[in-house]
Order: sequence, then C-alpha cells, then structure tokens
Amino acid sequence: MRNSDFITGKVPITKEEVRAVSISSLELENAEKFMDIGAGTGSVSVEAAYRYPKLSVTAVERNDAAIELIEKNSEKFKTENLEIIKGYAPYETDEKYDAVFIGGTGNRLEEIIEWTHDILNENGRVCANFIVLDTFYRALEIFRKSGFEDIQVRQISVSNLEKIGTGEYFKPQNPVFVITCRKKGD
Ligand SMILES: C[S@@+](CC[C@H](N)C(=O)[O-])C[C@H]1O[C@@H](n2cnc3c(N)ncnc32)[C@H](O)[C@@H]1O
Repeated sequence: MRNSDFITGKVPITKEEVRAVSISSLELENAEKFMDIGAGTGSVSVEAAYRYPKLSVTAVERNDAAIELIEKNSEKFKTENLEIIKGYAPYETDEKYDAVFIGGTGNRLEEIIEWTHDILNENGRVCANFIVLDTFYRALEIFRKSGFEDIQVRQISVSNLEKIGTGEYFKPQNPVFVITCRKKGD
C-alpha cells in the first residue's frame, strides 16, 4: 500500500518501502495473531489486517490523535479483524501472539522487548524499526541477550526521483534500521 492511501496527521508514518519489508519479514501468512506496538497512524496494522483477513490484529497506541487516525484508517479499509487498544505498552495480558511489530517504544525500550518475548509464542517473529542510531544499537544488544535467534539487521535507505530545475534527481529519505528475529523454541 502507498503512504498516500492512509489518512495521516502529525503522527509519523512508517515509510511504505520499510512497511513492505517489515510486513514481509513477519511471515504473517503463517500467523493467527499479530500485535503492532506503537501503531501510530495504523499503517502497519491496517495493511496487515487488509492483506490477511483471517489474521487477528491488535494495534496498541498511547496517543489520542494517533488512535483517531488508526480508527479512520481501519474504517477506510474496512478491516474488521483489527482491534485497537488505547494505552501504554507493556500492559498486563495473558494473550499470546505469533508475530509482533515494534514501531514505537517511548522510553520503554528494554521493557517492551522483554514483554514482546513474553507475549510471543515459541518461534514467533518480531520486527522492530528504528531511526535513532543509539536506540537501534541498544535494541540489538537487548534482542541478543533476551532469548531471540535468527537475528537479521537491515538498513533501508530509499531515494525517490523528483524534479529539480529542468532535470530530475533522487531525493534521499532518512535511513531506517530494521531488526527481525524469532523467539527461541525449545
Ligand atoms: C513512529 S510512530 C509509529 C508509526 C506507525 N508504524 C505508522 O506507520 O503510522 C511511533 C508511535 O509509537 C507510539 N508509542 C511510543 N511508545 C509507546 C508505548 N510505550 N506504548 C504505546 N504506544 C507507544 C507513539 O505514540 C507513536 O505514535
């Protein structure tokens, strides 16, 4: 899906190219339950729910303006398999998930990664996006010591062709660091 397909406000949206790689890396075709932590505009939740109508999707978001956008985008794409939870992650739950996307952590990076481990089924997949270099590196260290394996790290830099004067150039977007891994099984 294109970013222009989504209703957006001042909440930052995951870039469409990064969203495509992130959703693909979560292997949602094999999942029943998926959680999007820090869902923002809901672009990841909505695209996942739209592409996989049998998938049960939970979007967690702390910000009121963002919650409104998730509701609007979910309505626009008629994603009835998407549940929206307004609040801070981590929170108490007995639910288990097959895949988790981490799009925002606030200042709760370590707690959220450890919680992700708790709420994932064995062999469940996680994908996390970062733009700040030191947060990315801290996250990588936490994933390495928190019972995850098959850790893949990508840096995605996208440039788009745009007009400049009488010619065209590739306008670069900021790089995004994408960590994908799997909860260890027995
Ligand atoms: C970069 S945005 C996510 C973008 C989103 N994937 C999208 O495509 O629109 C990060 C979001 O995480 C939310 N957030 C940060 N920490 C959170 C937490 N602990 N619990 C819930 N939401 C959180 C922020 O309010 C913000 O909307």
